[in-house]
This record gives sequence, structure tokens and C-alpha cells, in this order.
Amino acid sequence: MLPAILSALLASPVAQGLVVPQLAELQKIGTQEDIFPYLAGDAPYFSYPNDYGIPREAPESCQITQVQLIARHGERYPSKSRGRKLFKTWYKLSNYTKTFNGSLSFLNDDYEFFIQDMDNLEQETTLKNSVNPLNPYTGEMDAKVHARDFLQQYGNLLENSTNLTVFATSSKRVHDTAEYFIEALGPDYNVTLEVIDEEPSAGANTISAGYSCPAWNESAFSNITDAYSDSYLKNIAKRLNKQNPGLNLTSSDAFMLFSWCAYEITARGYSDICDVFTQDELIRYSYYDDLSNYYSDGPGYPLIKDVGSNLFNATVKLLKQSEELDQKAWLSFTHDTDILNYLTTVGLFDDGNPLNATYIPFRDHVFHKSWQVPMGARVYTQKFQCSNESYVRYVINDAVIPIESCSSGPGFSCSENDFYDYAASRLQGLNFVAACNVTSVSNVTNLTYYWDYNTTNYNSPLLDQ
Ligand SMILES: Cc1ncc(C[n+]2csc(CCOP(=O)(O)O)c2C)c(N)n1
Repeated sequence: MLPAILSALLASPVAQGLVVPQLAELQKIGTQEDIFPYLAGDAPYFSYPNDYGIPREAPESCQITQVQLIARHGERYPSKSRGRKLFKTWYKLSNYTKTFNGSLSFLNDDYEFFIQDMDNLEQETTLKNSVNPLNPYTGEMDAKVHARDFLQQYGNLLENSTNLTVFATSSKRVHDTAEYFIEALGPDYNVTLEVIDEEPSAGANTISAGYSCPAWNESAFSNITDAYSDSYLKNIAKRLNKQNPGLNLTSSDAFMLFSWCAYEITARGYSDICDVFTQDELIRYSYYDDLSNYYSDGPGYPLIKDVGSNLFNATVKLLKQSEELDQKAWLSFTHDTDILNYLTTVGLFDDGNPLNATYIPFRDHVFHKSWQVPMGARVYTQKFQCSNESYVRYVINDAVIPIESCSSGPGFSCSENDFYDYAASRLQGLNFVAACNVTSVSNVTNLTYYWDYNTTNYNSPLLDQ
């Protein structure tokens, strides 16, 4: 039942004259959140599932002394290359002249594709560019709500300094996310945004080490990932073609339907195409995303530990200098792959069992990509003091994820010196500049922006990537 006030509003002459969302649309918004974790990090933000139950607030009688955030930009439209592929599938459907049957029947009713302006590709979803004015899943709102949550959790760290410097890569959507976040902090803080170049020429002075790594090869392990069966995609195409003779969808079209589902939810608030999939198909799609990222940007590709070491090294240095540095909160915005690379070096989602293409290892499977880097992902490093001891731990997408070999401190944290030993052991033998052949694209071999932002003006031109 629709609340009486809403029925009255929709029936009113005023509403009739406005563009009001259809009632059926309204009722679908908010009903698809259970499938977000299966959509390869393209769906709206969700908190880390399977939280261990550890409160993310500092433990009783402990004070946070430093916090670091590495965040992904918020919900966005598809990239240009994904957009091109989505349109290919959409044209096939929009050129179909017969009446649709089965789960595609929604296309019979004046359906409008969710990408309505090519200029939106690569960009954040906002209140303004949403397909539906009631879309609750914009990147803009996500960043703003996140900022208020940050203030509630860590606002006291900002109290003694009037200035806060925030860092974002020069990708427009990443930069825009940081701006929305800053806007929502409110007028009490004097915030400067430093825009750090993500062109390869930035070398090691980057929050996006992947772009400065010419040695990285996306398909280095495609021999493993290519072996993953695509029969679930063939089945989807076969089912839809049987219901709709002459449609001729391929496995690649079926693959695109998952992105359509995810991105449409972020632009419209819901997506009817999601009803095409069975739960088994969602699980198979999701595992393919884990498998391919494990071998291109995660623990399955040894070079990735070197890539992630650039940022991990810097975060450890900041922790060590927490007392002497005036700034106590270090906020950085970047891309999903950079966060995956960083977390791979930190080692929180590597249980040593390599993912395989033949079966889904349901019980031995900690590398869930979308759980680590959904849209709006937020990886916090907390340093806190209890009595005279300091401790470090990670809070990922609202869940405390302990370092298993170092979690005997309060709130399953790692005591500061043990953490430095842990970090040193993770970083041993890694060398971003050498392993990535950084000097072939840049002569910058150190990450300095956290330390020289007062004397160097970082304002790189924004990129649509
Ligand atoms: C090590 C490494 N270097 C470069 C790439 C290329 N790449 C493909 S997608 C993407 C960012 C989109 O993410 P988001 O949606 O968070 O903006 C990047 C940087 C990669 N995958 N791994």
C-alpha cells in the first residue's frame, strides 16, 4: 500500500503537470540492494558483508590519533569503452520489431535507455544527471553522506587545525567525489584539494600507481582466467532468444546485461533488466569478476604487490610521523584498481589459496572484489592510543578487517611496533620503480605529495578517465 500522502500527491493537479515518476517506478527503488554485491563493483555502495562484528569505533578508553582514508570515487556512469559495448547490445534490443516476451517484456512499455547523454560517460552520477529525480544512489549523495559519517567518526581530529588538505587523482570523477565530500564537511573547515596527476609522467608521485606502471599487463594471466566457463552467459542468451525469436543475443550481449543492470540502478534508482538473471547466474558472474581481478590487479599477479607498495610505503611513513605532523586526517581519493593494488600489498585479502577457473571455492574465498571496492569504497587506517600504547587497524567499507597474524590489541588491532614489523615484512623485496619500469615513462621516483603540498601546487588538468 502506498502511503496516503503519496497517493494524494500523485493524484493532485500539481503533480499531473510536473514530471512525476510513475508509481510503479517509485515502488521499485530500494528493492534491489541484495544483488549489489554480485555486480562486480559497478552497483551502488554497500557495506562489507560478513562483517566480523567488531565495532569500528575506537575501543573503550582509546583515542584516535591519526586516520587515513583511501577512497574510491562514488557511483558513476559507465566508462566510454563500456558505454560503446552497452549501446551495441541496446541497439540489438531497440531494433527488435516484435513484442518482447518473458523477462524482457518491460521493453514493450516506452522504455528509455538509461544512458541519455554521452557526456555523462565516465562521470559521477549526480542529482542533476540522474534519469530519475528520486534516484537515491548518486555518487554525489554517497560522497556527501560519507563526509557526514566521517565527521561523526573522526571530526575531533580536525578540531585543532584550521586547515585540512585533501588529495584526489586528476580523474574528473575522482576529483568531483572529493569536492562533494569537502562540500558536505561544511563551512567550519578550511579545506584545500590537491589534484595529483594520474598521467604516467607523474611516476611515483601518484595516488594511481597503476597508470605509472608500463610493466603491468592486463592479460598476463589470461591463460588462467580464460578457462572460466561462459556457459552461464550462453544459457542467458539462449533463454532470451527462445522467448524472443530472432533476437540473436550472444554471450557478449548477456555479459553486458549485468553492467546494464548495475549502472542503471546508479542512474535511475532501479533496473528492470536485473530480473533477467537467476541467482546462480549472478554468483557465476560475480566469481568471474573476482577471478579476473585476482589475476590482473590482486594477489594472483606478483607485480601487483610492487605496484601497491608505492602507496602502502607512504601510509606507513605517515603513521610513523603521526605525532610530528600537524594534520591528523589524511584523505585521498582514487580508482578501484589502485585500492585493490594497495590492499594486495597490505595483505588483508590473501589467504594463500589461489583462485581457480574450474570451480568456485565457496569456503576458501576471501578475495571478493566488489566487497573491497564497491563504488564509493572507503579504506580507513586507524591509529589509536590506549593508555600509553598505540595500535593500528583497518576499517574497510564500515567493517573492521583485522590483520590475522597481528590482532591481539584492543578491538583486534595490531600494536604499533608489531604493525611496523608486519608492514616491513610485507614490503620486503618490493620495488615499485624497478618492477614497473617507471623510469621509462617518468623521472619521478618518489611519492612526495603528502609532505610537499605546502610548497608544491598540485593542480593537474582533469581527465575523462
Ligand atoms: C595496475 C593497473 N593499471 C591500470 C589499469 C587500467 N584500469 C582499468 S579500469 C581502471 C580504473 C577504473 O576504475 P574506477 O571505476 O574506480 O575509476 C584502470 C586504472 C588496471 N586495471 N590496473
